[in-house]
Amino acid sequence: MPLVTGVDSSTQSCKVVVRDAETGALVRQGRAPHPDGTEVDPRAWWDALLAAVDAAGGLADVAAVSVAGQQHGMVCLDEAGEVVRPALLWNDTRSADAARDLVEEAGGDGTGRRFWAGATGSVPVASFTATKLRWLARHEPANADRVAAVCLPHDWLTWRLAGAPGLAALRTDRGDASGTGYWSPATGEYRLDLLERAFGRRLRVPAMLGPAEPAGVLDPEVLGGTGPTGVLLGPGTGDNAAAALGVGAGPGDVVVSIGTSGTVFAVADTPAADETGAVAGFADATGRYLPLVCTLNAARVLDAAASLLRVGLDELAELALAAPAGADGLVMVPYLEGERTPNRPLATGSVHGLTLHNATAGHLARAAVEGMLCALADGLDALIAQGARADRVVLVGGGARSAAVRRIAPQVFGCPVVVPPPGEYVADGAARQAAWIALGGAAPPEWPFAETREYAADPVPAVRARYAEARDRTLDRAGG
Ligand SMILES: Nc1ncnc2c1ncn2[C@@H]1O[C@H](COP(=O)(O)OP(=O)(O)O)[C@@H](O)[C@H]1O
Ligand SMILES: O=C(CO)[C@@H](O)[C@H](O)COP(=O)(O)O
Repeated sequence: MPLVTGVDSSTQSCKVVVRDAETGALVRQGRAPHPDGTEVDPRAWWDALLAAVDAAGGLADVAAVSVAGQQHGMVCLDEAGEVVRPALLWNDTRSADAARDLVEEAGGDGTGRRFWAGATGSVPVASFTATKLRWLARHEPANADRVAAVCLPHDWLTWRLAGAPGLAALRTDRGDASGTGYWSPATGEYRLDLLERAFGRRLRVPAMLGPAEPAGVLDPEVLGGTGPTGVLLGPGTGDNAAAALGVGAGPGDVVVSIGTSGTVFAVADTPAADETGAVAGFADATGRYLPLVCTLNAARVLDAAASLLRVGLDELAELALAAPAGADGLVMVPYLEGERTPNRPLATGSVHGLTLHNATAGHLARAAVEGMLCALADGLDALIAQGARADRVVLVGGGARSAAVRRIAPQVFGCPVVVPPPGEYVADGAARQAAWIALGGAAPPEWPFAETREYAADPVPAVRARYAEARDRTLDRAGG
């Protein structure tokens, strides 16, 4: 049985799974942490990838490897292929002004938003690579002058696995390219005119691969000179497109991922172009589309609430579940890292409706879970407004391990929520892509998907109504 490897190089860590290409059975896995922060030297991702591969028993016996990665991050390379400066990540908001300018330069009164949604499927916000290029050109001209090529985290890691064989060998895929701001899912073409508009000149970008087109072969030297030969490299993709492959999202499924980011997405047959900017009109990893809403504040809201209350995550969940729905009027608006949807990069979090009665740890824990979920429920509404069907929500990501999130989610989302067993669904999706590469065929292999557990509850609309009252009443970052 051929084995395949899937990698998830995500914000907080690198996760590696090795699966049987034909049956999808998990054979072994490993992980390694990433550094904190919203700007990271890509070489730290490479070191983590090597450590996670090692922890997963190496690549000596695998037929193919695919890398999925956090989207949007700006990896700039010079003519020699060296990294010019640390990558700015998807959750780095310093390019908010650049995003605003790029939209305004394309026209006022909504013209600019319409232009970008029509040209690239999305209205750029600070997360998008194009805005980071504009920031670099404005704020670090010496670094900008050195840049010869720009690529995304998963493009760079795949290229390193191939032995970094020159800039001409950089490859990407539709799923991740659709988050750059200079590639159109609707036409399948780069918009290098928009890259030039952002950066001031054109740069080399990775060549586009089809969903099952290999990016090359693993260079045996990169694993210490004793690596295997003939291991195929998949095109890889963005982490959300990989998660869609990993959970086998079908018609009527909306996937909600609660990781560092909160994402709400569905696989679609036609491209989206939401000029409000709430829904990003991404592509998926199979040749279709992936309309997606992303928030900057998800699992870390729970981390922060747990740390504030000096409890662990399991105790936080117990506290939240013991408190009443709606937390007796206590609302947390969770914009701890600023926010992307809605586009409020300078916003901060806030707590509203505090009384002597609800000033308890349990109420605050409940408000944190509900606030984080309400922001995602707003995203679900936006996705439905773009034509998605939500028969059920498939909940994944580290935050889905919280019993409180699983039980409160159906009350807030107003539809059944199914939760697959805890797992690494992004890495699994990458492994499924690698299996497609290894086995060939018109579609990824049909792996049996894990039994899901369903959580149903009566919707509690009052929770969302109260959140909607509080949502826009926040302070901006001090000094921002
Ligand atoms: N039992 C739990 N309850 C709540 N959050 C959890 C739990 N287990 C893990 N997490 C959170 O999940 C997050 C990591 O999720 P993950 O999907 O791996 O993120 P990313 O892919 O963005 O790196 C961390 O912030 C972690 O605290
Ligand atoms: O920016 C987006 C999607 O547009 C994020 O979803 C990133 O892709 C990071 O994902 P995680 O590391 O949180 O999984």
